[in-house]
Amino acid sequence: MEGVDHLAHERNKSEFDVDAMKIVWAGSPHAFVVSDRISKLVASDPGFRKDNRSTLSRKELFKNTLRKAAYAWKTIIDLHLSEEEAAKLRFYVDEPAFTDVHWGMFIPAIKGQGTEEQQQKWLPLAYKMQIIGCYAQTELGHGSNVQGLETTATFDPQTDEFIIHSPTLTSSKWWPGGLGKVATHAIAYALLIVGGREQGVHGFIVQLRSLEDHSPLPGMTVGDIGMKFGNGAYNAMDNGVLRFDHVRIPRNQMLMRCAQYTCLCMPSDAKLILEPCILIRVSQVTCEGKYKQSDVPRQLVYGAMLYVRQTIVADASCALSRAVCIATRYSAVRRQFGSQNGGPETQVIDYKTQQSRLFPLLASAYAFRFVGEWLKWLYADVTQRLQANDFSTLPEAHACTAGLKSLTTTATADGIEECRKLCGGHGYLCSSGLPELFAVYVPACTYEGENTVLLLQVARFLMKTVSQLGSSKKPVGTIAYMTRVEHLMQCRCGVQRGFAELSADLVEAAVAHCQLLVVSKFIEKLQQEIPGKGVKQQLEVLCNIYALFLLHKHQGDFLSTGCITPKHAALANDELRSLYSQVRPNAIALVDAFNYTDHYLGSILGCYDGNVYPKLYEAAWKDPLNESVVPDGYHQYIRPLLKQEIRTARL
Ligand SMILES: CCCCCCCCCCCCCCCCCCCC(=O)SCCNC(=O)CCNC(=O)[C@H](O)C(C)(C)COP(=O)(O)OP(=O)(O)OC[C@H]1O[C@@H](n2cnc3c(N)ncnc32)[C@H](O)[C@@H]1OP(=O)(O)O
Ligand SMILES: Cc1cc2nc3c(=O)[nH]c(=O)nc-3n(C[C@H](O)[C@H](O)[C@H](O)COP(=O)(O)OP(=O)(O)OC[C@H]3O[C@@H](n4cnc5c(N)ncnc54)[C@H](O)[C@@H]3O)c2cc1C
Repeated sequence: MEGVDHLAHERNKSEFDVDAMKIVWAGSPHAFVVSDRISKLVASDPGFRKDNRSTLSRKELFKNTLRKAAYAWKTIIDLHLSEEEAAKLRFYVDEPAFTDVHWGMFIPAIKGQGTEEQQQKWLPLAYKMQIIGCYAQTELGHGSNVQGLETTATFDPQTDEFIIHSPTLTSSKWWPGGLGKVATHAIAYALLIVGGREQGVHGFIVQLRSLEDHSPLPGMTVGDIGMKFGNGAYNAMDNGVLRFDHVRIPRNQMLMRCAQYTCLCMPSDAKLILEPCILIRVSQVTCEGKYKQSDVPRQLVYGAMLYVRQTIVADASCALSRAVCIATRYSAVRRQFGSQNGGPETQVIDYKTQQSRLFPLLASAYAFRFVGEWLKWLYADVTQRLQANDFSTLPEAHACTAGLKSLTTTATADGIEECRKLCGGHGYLCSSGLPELFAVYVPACTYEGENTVLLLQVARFLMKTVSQLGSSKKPVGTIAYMTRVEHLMQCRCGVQRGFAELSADLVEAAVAHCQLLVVSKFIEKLQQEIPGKGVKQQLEVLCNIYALFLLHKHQGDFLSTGCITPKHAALANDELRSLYSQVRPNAIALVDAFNYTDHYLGSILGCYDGNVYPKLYEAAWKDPLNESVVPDGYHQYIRPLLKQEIRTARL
């Protein structure tokens, strides 16, 4: 029944002001208005259609993505969209593309690491997309270990050039998005060699392809690395391989600014602010072949990663909320068992088991939203401090971005898969939207820092802090709590022993620290004024679910360390069940508050009106396999089988 809202009875049950919650979710009234307008603009434009994506071959998918990227760019220009609106457009178009890395990594790297002259030369070209950039750091042999990169950049004082070279097979650049077929330029990371001495890994702007006919420039062997997991939309991305054969670039194409902190922040009113970069100190190679070392921490060279990790945390709540929206709506539509006197069967959302799997994910989506907001603030704060040559909070900012990137992406990837299972068999259909969402999302656990490797960074930071407890250096900010933990105060002498040996346990400690951050930022959010009838109460319920679910899941740790008693554990579990009952009437409204269009959700199971079955039925007939009643191959393979002619058939 077209036009009927099958979830209306659910919406009528809700006990809070959904429109006010939409504003909390968006971050501000302004952010909501922009997001709402752009999402509808994309949804209503057939140029951004995506429902046919799963049936396209890789080549068709790739070309279709090129078309969409060009069309999106035309839309941005024709409608004079602001940067904030353009970023929203990209979000709602919902197609991984070379443009993500161009805007998300290539431009920030030049803004952060480039000198004034380099920025003046390259940024206008990049902003107008007259050049298209990628971020070529990872190699076939090394990704996590950035210091282990093998590509070399050897300075030649005779010609005032660098010679970029891939000395081994394993030094081939491998993975950069956009590199395979599209990018004209790369920020390539290479080991700098000046006067025969190695000077660490630096970034270089390298032109890859002709701006006339797109052919690779001399000395470049470049191509795509092949199909990726899931046969889905991420295959629209041309992750590439690149080998340099003594490629020469001018000296002024080494990124010579040591720090790469770009103040690109989205404050709570979600106005995208692109501030000028912060000039910290330049590390240079002079024309005489002298390397001038910067006197600021060398870690600043990792600044672009700090920035992108923070954006990935903000993005996790989007992906998780999308999956949760689909699973929640479908759980309210789906009925199994429990019919009384011929009445309707039970909605699966009413089963306590379904609630205990679904509602913690709903709570996580909100929790990640708020911790993402806070992380943006933290990033802006560390950026300001660096501007004033205050490096004191850099280790904390690194630990927070690395740890929260790891925690939120792992939980989101696992959560999307759980949502697929919560939708039973139909969740496995591409038309549920969940398989593709998972396939596109799951590499976030690996790129921009493999999640375990990042947790080891957090563990290292925590151990350093513990070893300093009791000294005059008091932990502040997110680690201030450590002085209140008696056990830590006592064990501080022993922490330097066997980091590698204890690393598996230390990674668990790092996760616990990050969970504490998520919970405490949710609580801080609730201490703010939150307008709208019943909105704050709903968020309190979700916050309690998030915290108590963690306590329940890890009750073994809490019990074995004496933090809680078995009675506490039982009480927490009782309370959790009661909280699920409180969420139940509000569940549909809580996912409506994400304000996702059916176009963005891309899911028959999650459609707003809940009219699932006719849509599933209709979609099945659109599958290319149903174009003919008798399939291709019948005469060749099926008929001979049926007629027992298989031994004589030409297979
Ligand atoms: C018109 C407008 C349109 C707008 C459209 C907008 C679209 C935008 C879309 C945006 C989307 C963004 C796109 C995302 C797509 C992502 C694609 C993926 C890209 C990539 O994957 S790029 C490659 C990323 N690679 C990595 O992350 C590598 C991971 N490895 C490392 O980070 C380091 O090597 C590692 C593991 C930290 C080890 O470093 P290393 O120095 O070798 O070893 P140490 O452990 O000794 O560390 C030394 C010291 O440094 C500290 N440290 C390390 N990292 C940092 C850091 N980042 N910041 C600060 N400090 C750091 C570390 O703690 C140590 O400190 P000590 O004090 O203990 O010495
Ligand atoms: C879809 C996608 C897009 C990407 N885009 C880009 C891009 O645009 N540009 C770019 O430069 N790169 C890109 N990458 C590469 C990405 O950044 C790397 O794959 C990532 O940093 C992980 O590095 P790795 O592959 O070397 O993993 P590895 O480090 O080899 O990890 C393998 C295993 O070893 C473990 N391990 C590694 N080191 C340690 C350690 N010290 N202690 C304990 N365990 C360890 C890890 O936990 C993991 O389980 C992309 C990758 C993907 C999947």
